Amino acid sequence: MKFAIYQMEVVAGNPEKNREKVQQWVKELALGEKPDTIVLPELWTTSYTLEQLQDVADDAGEPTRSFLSELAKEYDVNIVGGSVANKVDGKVYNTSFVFNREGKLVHEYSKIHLVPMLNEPLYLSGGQEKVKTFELEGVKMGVIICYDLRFPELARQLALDGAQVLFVVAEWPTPRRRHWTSLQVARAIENQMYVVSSNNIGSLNGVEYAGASMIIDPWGDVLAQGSDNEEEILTGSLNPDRVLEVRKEVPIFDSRVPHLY
Ligand SMILES: NC(=O)CCC(=O)C(=O)O
Repeated sequence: MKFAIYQMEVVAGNPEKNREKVQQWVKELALGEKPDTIVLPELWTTSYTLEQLQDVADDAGEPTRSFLSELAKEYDVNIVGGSVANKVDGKVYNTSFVFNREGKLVHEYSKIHLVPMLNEPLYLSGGQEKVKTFELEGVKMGVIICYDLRFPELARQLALDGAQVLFVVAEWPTPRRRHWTSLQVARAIENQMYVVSSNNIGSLNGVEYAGASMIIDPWGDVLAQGSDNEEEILTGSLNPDRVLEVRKEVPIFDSRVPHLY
């Protein structure tokens, strides 16, 4: 499976412009790289325009769901749709949608852990659903959103449920860039899974975003890493046999003794 990650500079508070950017990007990819799966970052329609979210958020996933579904079908590509502000019954969630090449919604997840350092709890509601895996092209995967990366039990649960790939969609600030890169490598090593991430670049209200989107293999080797401040496309591919090889070589899932901790 070939991936393409959009390390994007989001136009703050302008969903229409950001949809245009994504549409243009996918069109160009279809002519060149022809990836199987594309990955977008966190809050890619609005960025952290928290005070405007009631106005610029989606309404029960629309129009993002229809937009991504059409894009997936038109360009024959799976889409891990980053996340968007999504208003449901008056509450705004930070929600990720995943579509397969047929344009079918295969997964929906709302960010569980809200970030105090970015005032998320004042404007957003945390997802209440238990995490689940999904499948694309026969491979089990999971998606988490940015701050969720700091909670190893979330990624571990997805690994225990069979995920071989963990997507991390993010808008992670530069002052904590080392945490961002180190924790991704840690999640890959401790769960022996691929970690594939998309982070924003650019800045808003004095907060700069760190880029450094990554593709990490189940041994913890970094296969690709984005720059800190350029819009760019990262590409790489996944070999599910590599997960099995690493899990055979260092069999942590057989060695766990969970009833003692
Ligand atoms: N958008 C986020 O969730 C940022 C997370 C963050 O800043 C951190 O964990 O540090």
